[in-house]
Amino acid sequence: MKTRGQQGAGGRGGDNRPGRPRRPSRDPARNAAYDVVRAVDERDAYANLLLPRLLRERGIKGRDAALATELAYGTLRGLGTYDAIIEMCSDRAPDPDVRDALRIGAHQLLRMRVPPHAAVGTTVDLVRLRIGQGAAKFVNAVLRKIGSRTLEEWVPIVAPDPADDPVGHLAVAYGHPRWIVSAFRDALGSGDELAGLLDADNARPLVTLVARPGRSSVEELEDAGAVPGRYSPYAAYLREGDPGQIEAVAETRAAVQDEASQLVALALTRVPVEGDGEELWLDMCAGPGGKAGLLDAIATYGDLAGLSEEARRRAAGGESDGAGSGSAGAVAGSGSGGGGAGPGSAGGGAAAEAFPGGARLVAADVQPHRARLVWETTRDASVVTADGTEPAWRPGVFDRVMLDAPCTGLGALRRRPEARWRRDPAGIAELGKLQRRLLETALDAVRPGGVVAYVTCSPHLAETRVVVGDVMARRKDVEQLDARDHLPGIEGLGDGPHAQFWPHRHGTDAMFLALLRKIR
Ligand SMILES: C[S@@+](CC[C@H](N)C(=O)[O-])C[C@H]1O[C@@H](n2cnc3c(N)ncnc32)[C@H](O)[C@@H]1O
Repeated sequence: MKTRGQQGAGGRGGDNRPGRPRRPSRDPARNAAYDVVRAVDERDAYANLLLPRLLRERGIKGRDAALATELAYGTLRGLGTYDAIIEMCSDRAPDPDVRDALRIGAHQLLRMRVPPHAAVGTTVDLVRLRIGQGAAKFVNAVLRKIGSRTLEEWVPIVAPDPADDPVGHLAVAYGHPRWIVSAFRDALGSGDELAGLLDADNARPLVTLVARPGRSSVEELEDAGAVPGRYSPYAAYLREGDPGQIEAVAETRAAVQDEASQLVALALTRVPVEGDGEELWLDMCAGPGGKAGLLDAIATYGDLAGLSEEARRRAAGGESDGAGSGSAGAVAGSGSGGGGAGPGSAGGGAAAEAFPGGARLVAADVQPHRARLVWETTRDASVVTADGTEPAWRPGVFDRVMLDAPCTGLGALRRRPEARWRRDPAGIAELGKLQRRLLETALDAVRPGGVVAYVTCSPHLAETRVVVGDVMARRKDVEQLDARDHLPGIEGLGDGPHAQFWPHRHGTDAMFLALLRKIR
């Protein structure tokens, strides 16, 4: 097997001869970040899975862990911008391992407050250690050129003129593939907010937790250092620390869940459906179980934050048929205040539509390992491995159906730093066919008077409005509700009847919701 030194990429005068032990690293954060960026580039690794593992294995903590995270994730987000600048400053195309080091150096020079001599010096040291002396000289020269200008000065040099090509300009300036910038512009309806959206995509998202009602409470999460969320009565933001260390999270009574993801699930439970008695709900694409975890808790204990004091007391006193109404009593009140959700909270005050508990959730996923994750995170749901396009259930039996459809995930680019460079627009047509089929079977699964939530974590029109419009055009048994009516107090969701969340407006993922009622 060839060593790196023999391969040429790092062998330009390198000293990594076979058999010679590698010198110990003195910069664990930068080495970890480099390993992540390399692994993503070389073997399509997932940064958000690999980095935490490396930090754990290498005992990297505190400020070093924060630095490694910023270096790895920030570099991966900004690849498009950095590559354009690196190309401008290099007299030859760098080998991939050298290019990855240059990208990390460029990120420190252009987007972090690392002093230029430290950004260049530490990157050159890393290259000398990991690749070789020749590569280190090359990197030194290129980074010095990059550091001679600020990002604001580089953008007009490397990006197309905004007057001729506004989308191309923003793509380079904000490090997004052009097709994604176009898709966002189409979904926003104009280019006015585009820069703000792309900028929000480049920022590290807050860790948002959900206190699953009846199982945990926002107060419990506050005691663990979180602060109440802005919109969801069950949300709390964790500004620092490892969510996995919070007892309620470790016990799956609470979980990490984006606030919009909570709100679309909550909205489905708040649409009035006709008829009394025990309800049966379906989460058709449930894995890994974020929405199923919340739906399961609400189905069992009720939407405690939205219920009046009296209704909560009734649920706690066992008047509801809910499987968990007795246990709800143990925590009723704790989940009750809606966690002090701020003004505009979708759960603020008692909602006439708030679900009182006593339903049962069936949660399905086509992939067995993802169905298993759902089983691990829910308590009372029936979990099945099933293909939603070939239903394992009888038609017309469910009162509420959540279809959180497989999609491109363009609405969650903040969370998966490299994802934007991996997505392929060619896949959208295939996904669209699956989304339409799943929406058809979701509508078949719901009973007349019942409701389906069609949700995507993507604002791409071909996955959102176009899918809903096509399916609606084929069916006479469905009416579309105004989803915004079930998200009270939240501005900026669009002109309806769909609701579209946005990172730059709401601080959430760009989640899409359509609510469809079966009318006969
Ligand atoms: C967007 S994810 C769902 C996320 C989940 N609702 C949550 O909140 O954690 C889409 C899921 O659909 C599943 N899926 C894809 N095709 C499916 C099908 N034909 N039937 C059922 N599930 C499917 C995928 O395995 C994936 O877990």
